[in-house]
Amino acid sequence: MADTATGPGANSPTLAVSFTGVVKCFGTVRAVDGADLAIPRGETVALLGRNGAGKSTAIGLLLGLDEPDAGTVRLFGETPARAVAAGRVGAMLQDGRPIRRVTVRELVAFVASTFPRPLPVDEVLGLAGLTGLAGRRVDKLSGGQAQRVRFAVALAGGPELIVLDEPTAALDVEARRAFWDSMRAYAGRGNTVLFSTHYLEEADRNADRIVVIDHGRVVADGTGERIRSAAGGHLVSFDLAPGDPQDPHAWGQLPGVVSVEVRGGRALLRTDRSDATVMALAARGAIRRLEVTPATIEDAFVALTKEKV
Ligand SMILES: Nc1ncnc2c1ncn2[C@@H]1O[C@H](COP(=O)(O)OP(=O)(O)OP(=O)(O)O)[C@@H](O)[C@H]1O
Repeated sequence: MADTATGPGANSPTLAVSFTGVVKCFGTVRAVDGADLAIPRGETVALLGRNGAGKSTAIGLLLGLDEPDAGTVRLFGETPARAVAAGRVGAMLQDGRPIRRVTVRELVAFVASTFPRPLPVDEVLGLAGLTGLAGRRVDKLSGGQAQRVRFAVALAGGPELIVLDEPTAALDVEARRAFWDSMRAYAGRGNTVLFSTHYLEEADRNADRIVVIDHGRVVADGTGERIRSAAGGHLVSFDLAPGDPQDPHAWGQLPGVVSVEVRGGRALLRTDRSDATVMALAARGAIRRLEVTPATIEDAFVALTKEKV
């Protein structure tokens, strides 16, 4: 499904990010296991995966913090090290620690001064929603405010690509919303954003494209809508009658059905043709408390990353 991976070659400057056959092992663990990914400039892409799927490892490779054992990583057609040194890439990683005693403005100004083509400090503060907090000390901020400072630090060098590892972890609803507003303002200027998250609905709402990785491989790649329909666009559920088969395979044969679960006397069919599935159920009289609901991105994610038995 990696539909954009077949576009321009890895060295094309029109691609913000290109992973080709990338492998990274830690001992016997293949943290990234032959990943291919191509992100054109200007896209906002969410990287989803369970704990340990390989997201942070992939981000580390992308930023040049680590070298792949095999394959190629390119940013704007250059090595990560060159792209980072040129200030083309900003990153907000999981373990940023606040610096003591400096103000928000001083910190952003200092970071900006280390890059060849920084954004004006006031512009960075505005983009990150920090204008009103510019004079505050960074070690005296709330968690949500400190997260915005980390975002501002990532923006300070005027990057064309920003990489965010779980940017909204531990933020409350309001702070998450404010963060996404800032991120969209930055993306709206034609920049590229790659972020990892465990908040699937946020990914669906804020990304142009979702990449699901599992066991270090890309297992799905497309718009939220495409991912939902690939994993079964609707859920059809109904109560099983005493004579009905309890074996999920019996229901898996019905038209459109992608996967089946039977639990608590109820069958849940994931289907990509809900009308045909419902007609077939009706023909068998299996319509007790029948419900049809659109699959959520969470349903799709569980279906895509479920351990195969
Ligand atoms: N430095 C390391 N040494 C050994 N194993 C590692 C190292 N870094 C990652 N791993 C292993 O590689 C695999 C992928 O880890 P990674 O941190 O990339 O996953 P993740 O998708 O970011 O997970 P999470 O959502 O929990 O942050 C895991 O099995 C992890 O234990």
